[in-house]
Amino acid sequence: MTLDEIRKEIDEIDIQMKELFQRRMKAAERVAESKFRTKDKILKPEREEQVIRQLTAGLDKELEQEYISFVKKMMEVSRTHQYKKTIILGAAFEIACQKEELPVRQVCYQGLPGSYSEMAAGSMFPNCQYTAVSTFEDVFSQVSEGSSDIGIVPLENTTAGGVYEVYDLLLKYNLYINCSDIVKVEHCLAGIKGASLEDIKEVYSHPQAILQSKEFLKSRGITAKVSSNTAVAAQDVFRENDLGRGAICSIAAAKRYGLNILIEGINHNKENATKFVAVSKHLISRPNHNRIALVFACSHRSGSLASVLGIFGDYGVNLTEIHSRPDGKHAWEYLFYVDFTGNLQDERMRVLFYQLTEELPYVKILGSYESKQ
Ligand SMILES: C=C(O[C@@H]1C=C(C(=O)O)C=C[C@H]1O)C(=O)O
Repeated sequence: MTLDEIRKEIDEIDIQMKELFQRRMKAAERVAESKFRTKDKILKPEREEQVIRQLTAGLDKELEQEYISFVKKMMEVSRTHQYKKTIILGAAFEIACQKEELPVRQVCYQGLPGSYSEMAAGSMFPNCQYTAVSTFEDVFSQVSEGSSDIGIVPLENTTAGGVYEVYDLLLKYNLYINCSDIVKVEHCLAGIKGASLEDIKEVYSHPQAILQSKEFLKSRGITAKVSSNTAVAAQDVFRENDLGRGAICSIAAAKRYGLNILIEGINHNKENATKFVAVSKHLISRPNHNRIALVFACSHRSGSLASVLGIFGDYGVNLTEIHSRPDGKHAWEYLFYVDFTGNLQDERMRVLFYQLTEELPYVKILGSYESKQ
């Protein structure tokens, strides 16, 4: 047989399978109608196991794994179709979100004026009243108590990775991401007046800034001490007034706290940037939003994460980020944080969340925002 002849055979098989696929989907629709009437669940794991058992009986062993994957995917798509159908029939499933932006007056961030968080706050919410607090948790509690409308926190850096404390706080305080901004991060090394680069033996900075500058520090044999924030580090260096102490901070922070800039651009990754987000007590969806943030748990068995990610694929959304965190309750079990393309007002997203809510042990929308990337 020539390649063309084999392909002709494949085309004929595909046409037969297309017919059968349509028949199977129509049958699944009737199942969905029945389940809608009886308020039954769409997902029936025992039935799916039975289908797999029946179909693999007597199958060529060499094809078993591939065939099981094929059947599982077919049933996943069948469920997606059933969720869509039951939503059309009127299944009571809504995403509770507000459609209108709320007025923002008070904005809170961690650090001090001159910090990268302050820059993000000013760029996302200009002309507001800003409050600087000491810790990320203080930002969350201020917003949660209502003393600030919005809190600004970093979520991820292109060099140092995720700021995982913030992921945990989002859940602890039940706040939502409304807005995001990427701030280009360029660190300088700053010292007190009269200090030269050669004098600096020890630097203060935030752990992320230390990581981002670790190659520079190593090459000069400078040791690092952790501060809560880069601007706090600059202020401490000024107060301690020691020629051998420096701060890794922004140029703005160095100037603000009366330090001299000894060298600029000490971060080794020249694409160094941090994603900041604005959090509030409200899940808000606007027509310009093109990202949704979500956290979920999946069952602790092989293939379950791949199958959840497959569901996202079935709805045609692109995952733009995925992070995992220990769930804090069971050893070696995780929560998965994902960001993906989409708008909460899109009907398809309602079906997607309906399916995820029904099929996963835990799922929560963490935010909706516009990304310029
Ligand atoms: C079609 C059904 O709904 C779902 C999809 C299945 C399938 O496509 O075979 C099987 C079980 C359910 O998870 C059903 O309950 O029979």
